[in-house]
Amino acid sequence: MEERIKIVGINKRYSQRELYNNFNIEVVKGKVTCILGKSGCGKTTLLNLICDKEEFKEDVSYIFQEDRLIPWLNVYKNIEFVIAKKYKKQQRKKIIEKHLNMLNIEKYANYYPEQLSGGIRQRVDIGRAFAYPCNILLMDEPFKSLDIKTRNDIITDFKELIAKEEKTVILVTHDVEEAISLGQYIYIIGDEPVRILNYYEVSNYKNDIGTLIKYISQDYNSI
Ligand SMILES: Nc1ncnc2c1ncn2[C@@H]1O[C@H](COP(=O)(O)OP(=O)(O)OP(=O)(O)O)[C@@H](O)[C@H]1O
Repeated sequence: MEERIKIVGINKRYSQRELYNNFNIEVVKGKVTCILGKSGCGKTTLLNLICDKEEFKEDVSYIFQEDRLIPWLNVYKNIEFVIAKKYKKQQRKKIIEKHLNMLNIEKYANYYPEQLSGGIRQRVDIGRAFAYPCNILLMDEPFKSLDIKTRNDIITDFKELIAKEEKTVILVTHDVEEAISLGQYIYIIGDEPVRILNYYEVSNYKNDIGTLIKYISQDYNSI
């Protein structure tokens, strides 16, 4: 049975603008929900507001558009840094090695961020977010800055990782293709104050992804 997490009562004003007024959204536990909206509609703001909610605060990890690796720490230590208080040294080693392995970056363990390509850095960032013990992962257009090939490779590995670890992922993007290739559930948001314009369960279109792409593109272009 699928279990849902309800996120309720999201409010935000920027002076005269009322961006969110009692906005509610549900996500499915252990699955990837994509929230698709045009640039500037309030996606980053939404993730920040979710992050601030009392019930999620301790249980959330975040992946941003650009990686937030610490330049003076190598890859191994970048991951270790976020889990230092959570696990003892031996346990940390196991967790770090497991995640480096899962993302195929074990050979970069001793490299510093500036020695790595954007794609590898983003993999480290994903590994670090997964290594942190939490159930909810918030992602803000994490693959935006990557070229198509790197992006597709990372998306494939990312999907495997999600299937294994069963984290609840909320990913915001303005990219229709990204939403469809990653999301199991897709919301389209827009307007001001922001509201949900449409909702799709990708599994209902298993044999006809073409139709799903058509519907979502139509919705998106009509915002
Ligand atoms: N601190 C702020 N003060 C005033 N307005 C703000 C502030 N932060 C964001 N905004 C405005 O609120 C709106 C939503 O911003 P937000 O960054 O959440 O959008 P977004 O959908 O994530 O955009 P993008 O896809 O470009 O990252 C934008 O129009 C932005 O200009």
